[in-house]
Amino acid sequence: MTPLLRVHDTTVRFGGTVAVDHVSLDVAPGSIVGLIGPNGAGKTTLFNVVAGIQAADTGRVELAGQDITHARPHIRAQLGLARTFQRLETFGTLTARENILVGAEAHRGWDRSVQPQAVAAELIDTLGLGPVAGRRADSLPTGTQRLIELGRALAMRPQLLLLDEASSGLSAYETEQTAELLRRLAGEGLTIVLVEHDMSFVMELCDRIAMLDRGVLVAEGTPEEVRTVPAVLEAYLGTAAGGGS
Ligand SMILES: Nc1ncnc2c1ncn2[C@@H]1O[C@H](COP(=O)(O)OP(=O)(O)OP(=O)(O)O)[C@@H](O)[C@H]1O
Repeated sequence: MTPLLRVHDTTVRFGGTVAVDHVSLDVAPGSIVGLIGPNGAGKTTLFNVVAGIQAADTGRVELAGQDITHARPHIRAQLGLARTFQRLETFGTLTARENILVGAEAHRGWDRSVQPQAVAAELIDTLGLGPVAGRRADSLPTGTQRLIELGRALAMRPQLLLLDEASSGLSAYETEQTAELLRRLAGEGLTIVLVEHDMSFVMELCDRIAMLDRGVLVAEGTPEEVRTVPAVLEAYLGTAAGGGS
C-alpha cells in the first residue's frame, strides 16, 4: 500500500546541531503513528518539516505519493494536511463555533462546494461541543479548547492530521475521550501523526511508534515491538517499559 506520508532521508541542521539526522519514515493511510523521544530529540523539528514550516537540508517529503518537499504550508493544507499546536492556538475572542468555522472557511477558499456552517455543525456534534458552541474559546477549560483546536483542523477535512501534544493539559478522562475520538477518526480513514510525551497515551493509542534520539530514528514499530528496544527502555524505563499495561 502506498504510504500516505513518506519522509525520506531527511536531515535538518541548526549550526553544529543535527536536529534530524537522515530520518526516513513511512505512515500508512488510516494509521496512528506516535513520534516519541527525549527533550531535544528532534520531534518538533521533524514535525515542522512535514508541516512545511521548517526547510530540511536533505531529504524528501511525500503526501499521498506527491512530492511536497518544497510546498508552502497553505499548499500542504490544500493537499490534505492539517495540524494542531503544542501551545493552544485557539482564537480566544471567537466562540467555539467561530473557531471551527475558521477552518471550514479556509477549506472553502480552495473548494467552493464546502458549506462552512454545515461542516461546523457536524463537527460540533462529533466533538460534543454543542453546549459550549456559543461561548468564547478563552472562557473554556484547556480540554475543551484542545477539542476546539482539533475541530478547526478537522474542518479542513484533512487526510493527514499532525497533533502536537494532544493530551497536554488534559485530565485522565479527557485524555481517554481524546484517544477514543482519534481512534474513531482513524477508523474512518484519517491518518494521524502525533508528538507526545505521555507514553501510556502513545502506547495505548498508536498503531506504530517512531522514536528519535538526538535526531536519529532509533526505533520504529508496533508498540509491542518498540517497548523492548533498548533505547526506548533506557529513555522510558519506569513509564513505558516498567509501567507495562
Ligand atoms: N530554531 C532552532 N535553532 C537552533 N536550534 C534548534 C532550533 N530548533 C530546535 N533546535 C535544536 O534542535 C534539536 C532538536 O529540537 P526539537 O525541538 O526538534 O526537539 P524535540 O524532540 O521536539 O524536543 P522537546 O521534546 O523538548 O520539544 C535540539 O538540540 C534543539 O535545541
